[in-house]
Amino acid sequence: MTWPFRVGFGEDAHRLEAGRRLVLGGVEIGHAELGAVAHSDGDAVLHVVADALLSGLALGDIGAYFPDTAEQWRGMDSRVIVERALALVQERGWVPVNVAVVVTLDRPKLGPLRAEIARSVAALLSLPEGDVGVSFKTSEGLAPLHVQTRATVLLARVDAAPGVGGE
Ligand SMILES: Nc1ccn([C@@H]2O[C@H](COP(=O)(O)O)[C@@H](O)[C@H]2O)c(=O)n1
Ligand SMILES: C[C@@]1(CO)OP(=O)(O)OP(=O)(O)OC[C@H]1O
Repeated sequence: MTWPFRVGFGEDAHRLEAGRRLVLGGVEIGHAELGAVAHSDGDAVLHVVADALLSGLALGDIGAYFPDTAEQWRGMDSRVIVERALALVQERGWVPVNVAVVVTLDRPKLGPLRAEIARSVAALLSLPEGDVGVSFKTSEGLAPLHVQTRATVLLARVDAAPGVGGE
């Protein structure tokens, strides 16, 4: 028997620099002094959510679908990356159940934006806000020019979901 659940995990990091945007989970962090150096919009939260979705079904990583050598993806909105990863998962008969994200960033404090970021990620995945956990950590000054993100996602086979033929 194949289990109707799979776990996915993603990890990402971007260097921080003045004069760049900082976007996390689809939310513009307007008061950030430093932003992400990236080929896309540098949204390190959405990158790990997409990688976690893909890794749960062993579908590779976002670089395989959106190479950072392709001019067409320069400055792209990372919501497109999550939409693609979600579609690949759904096409195979799976859905995300819940997501846990950790953001390691020294400044600025993101606590006041936790609910907005959770809502934004949840909306992209068609999940209730309460199914997206968002944690913030500092690097304790060890990596002030760096944003690091990690995410896990639980995937369930649609035919095992409550009310869709499962218990
Ligand atoms: N960018 C950040 C980083 C952390 N927080 C919050 O600060 C608290 C302490 O973080 P430590 O890394 O020192 O454990 C914790 O409650 C984080 O939620 C934040 O808001 N923004
Ligand atoms: C998103 C992509 C593509 O624009 O580029 P970046 O924004 O640099 O992000 P990264 O997480 O390094 O890798 C995935 C890339 O292919």
